[in-house]
Amino acid sequence: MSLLAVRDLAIARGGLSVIEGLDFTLAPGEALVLRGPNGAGKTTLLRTLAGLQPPLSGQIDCEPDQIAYAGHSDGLKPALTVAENLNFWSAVFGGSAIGPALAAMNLAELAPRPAHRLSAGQKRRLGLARLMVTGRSIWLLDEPTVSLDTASVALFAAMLRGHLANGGAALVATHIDLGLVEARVLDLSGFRADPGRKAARPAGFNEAFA
Ligand SMILES: Nc1ncnc2c1ncn2[C@@H]1O[C@H](COP(=O)(O)OP(=O)(O)OP(=O)(O)O)[C@@H](O)[C@H]1O
Repeated sequence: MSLLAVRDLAIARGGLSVIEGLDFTLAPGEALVLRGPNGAGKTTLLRTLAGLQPPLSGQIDCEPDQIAYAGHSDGLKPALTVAENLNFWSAVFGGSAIGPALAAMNLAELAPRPAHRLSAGQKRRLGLARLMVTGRSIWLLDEPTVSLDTASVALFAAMLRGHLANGGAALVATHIDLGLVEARVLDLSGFRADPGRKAARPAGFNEAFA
């Protein structure tokens, strides 16, 4: 049984086709590392799977409300403290305790500090800790280690391994090796759409979200 199944997916960005004919599945406990050169469509794929933009065509099958997306922006509330940020997201997503998330990304000492007074790496750690309080099984991660130092990369890799060990799954666009020996690699280079071709719009396609 897979948590996520993608069939014959075609996606576009800025009105141009980026990827076509993409098929893959993601099973519980599995990590899939997205590879491909700059502009290959890694972010576009993650945004599409997260529901932030519609696909041009194809099928995306997964249980409802199982996707948690961590994109380039940390999505923090700057005036709230570290603990308040996590409590906020916990309340939105169903009430998980924030202690394990604070511990996983070494944020306990920073719990009372407002998010706007964190360094870039600390903000990133908080943005990633947020994943744990969502309780969602499929993590979509776009360059999650940006701004992280070596120790924090190791913390994040451990958190991700814990998520996989609990039956979760992850699709990760990353240029660095997270040490996930069991991870499969999905190279998007092989699914590149004709770059000169304008995307054919499906019914109801809204350019503003592409
Ligand atoms: N906001 C945008 N408006 C229009 N086109 C965009 C926009 N963002 C990206 N694109 C284009 O969409 C295509 C796919 O970009 P995408 O960001 O998905 O690639 P990526 O594989 O994530 O790249 P990178 O490794 O540089 O992060 C590229 O050709 C890019 O130029």
